Amino acid sequence: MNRGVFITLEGPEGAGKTTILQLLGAALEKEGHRVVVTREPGGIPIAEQIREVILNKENTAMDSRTEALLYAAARRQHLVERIIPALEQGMIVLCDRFIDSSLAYQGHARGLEIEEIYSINTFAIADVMPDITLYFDIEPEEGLKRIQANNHREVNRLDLETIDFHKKVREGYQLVMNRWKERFVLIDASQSLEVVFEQAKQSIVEFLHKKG
Ligand SMILES: Nc1ncnc2c1ncn2[C@@H]1O[C@H](COP(=O)(O)OP(=O)(O)OP(=O)(O)O)[C@@H](O)[C@H]1O
Ligand SMILES: Cc1cn([C@H]2C[C@H](O)[C@@H](COP(=O)(O)O)O2)c(=O)[nH]c1=O
Repeated sequence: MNRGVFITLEGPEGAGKTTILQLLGAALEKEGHRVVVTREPGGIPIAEQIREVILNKENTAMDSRTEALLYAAARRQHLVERIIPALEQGMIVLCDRFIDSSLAYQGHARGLEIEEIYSINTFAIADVMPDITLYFDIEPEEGLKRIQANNHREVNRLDLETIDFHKKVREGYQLVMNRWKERFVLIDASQSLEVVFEQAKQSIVEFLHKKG
């Protein structure tokens, strides 16, 4: 059986990744694809427990390297339990955030260096990298405004970082996109939900078509 397709969605807070992910999952299933929709950190019980520790607002003492290692540990377990088995069954995996979040947030915004974070993550993921990554670009102020307007979303420890931190996250994503150009698709997430969804879907359709 052919290996499946690993698709990740990335971007700053409030860019619309989670909303688009659900729409893409439903649209691809409707077209007959077998799809797994999942997220990081989390997606399976052990990784969801690690998520609780990382994002808990009370954990203000968390050291940046501890944070980076916890994200990598959650990623390892999620990959082994959920992503790799689905890919081996030929499924499409749609994942809300993956290694690029660690590179942008911990590598650049926390100042731990993108190459260092890539190195600890290669231990976690071995050679399993996304086939295609949709990057939803938005001004941090705009994304944070969207989150604040969403009463159903709980504010987490990372949301409470300064606006300068969130600006560095966006800058980090730009560096990461330049480094791994071949797998990135840039989408302007400030457009309407309908337009953003159509562009995201079209990118995946084109990718699947090219892959054959
Ligand atoms: N294109 C859009 N235009 C206006 N509002 C949007 C758009 N996309 C998403 N939203 C709204 O913005 C809020 C944040 O969206 P969503 O949770 O999907 O973002 P996210 O990128 O997953 O955020 P985070 O990574 O911080 O969890 C939601 O209330 C959602 O309905
Ligand atoms: C995978 C990953 C995530 N983060 C940050 C990004 C967000 O602030 C939170 C996750 O919350 P979301 O509502 O699910 O987007 O965690 C990170 O800093 N590093 C990572 O590797």
